Amino acid sequence: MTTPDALMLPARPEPIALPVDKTAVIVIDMQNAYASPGGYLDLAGFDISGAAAVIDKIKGVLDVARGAGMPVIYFQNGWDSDYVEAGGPGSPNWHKSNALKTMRARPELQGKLLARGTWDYELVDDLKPQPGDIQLHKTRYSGFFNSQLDSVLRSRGVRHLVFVGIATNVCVESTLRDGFFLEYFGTVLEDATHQAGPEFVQQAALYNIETFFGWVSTTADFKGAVGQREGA
Ligand SMILES: NC(=O)N/C=C\C(=O)O
Repeated sequence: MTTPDALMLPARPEPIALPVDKTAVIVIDMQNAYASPGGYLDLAGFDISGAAAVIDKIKGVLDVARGAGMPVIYFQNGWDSDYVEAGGPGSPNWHKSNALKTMRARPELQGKLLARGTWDYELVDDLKPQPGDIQLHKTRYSGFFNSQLDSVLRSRGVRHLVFVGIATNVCVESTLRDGFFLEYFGTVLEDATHQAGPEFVQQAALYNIETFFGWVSTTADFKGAVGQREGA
């Protein structure tokens, strides 16, 4: 699909046309929980050593996107301070959330992980939203579930989503997949994402996305494509 005001983004499995006025950048969960030493993923035993590089890559993408007038939408994942939104034992989330499991295993952490109002829930210092950016909260892995995302996008005529953030194989992939079912075109900038788990899950998530659900590109290609359009 090409439109006159579209930029052509090099991507796998093929280049994708992004109409600038119909494209938003979705920043998934760049919170201390996922990207800072001492945050939830780190405390739960996941390797977050690649997160610092991802923060830098995202900064560059957001500068370029804002300059082109694309909406920037930040998600924060988590729950209220009493964890009512997390669900109790009747919810699979209670059983599968590694944050909740970590707090049950280490009671001294109770109330500290992914609860609104805590350092863990806050966005990392280097990626604070700018005026005009949109901030949304979510309580499950998919940004489309029980959130305002769909109406925020539809009210702006957005059909194309460019994803950055953590974690590629959990909330990035879940949100991109749900977007696919709602007829959104999803592209991940691979070097602006990081997995929760071993390196092979990053590769598996990217394979799934480029093969079944969307497109995979890079921050350099995104910045180059936006820059080329602006220079045109
Ligand atoms: N933001 C995410 O991808 N989260 C992954 C795991 C979790 O929130 O437990």
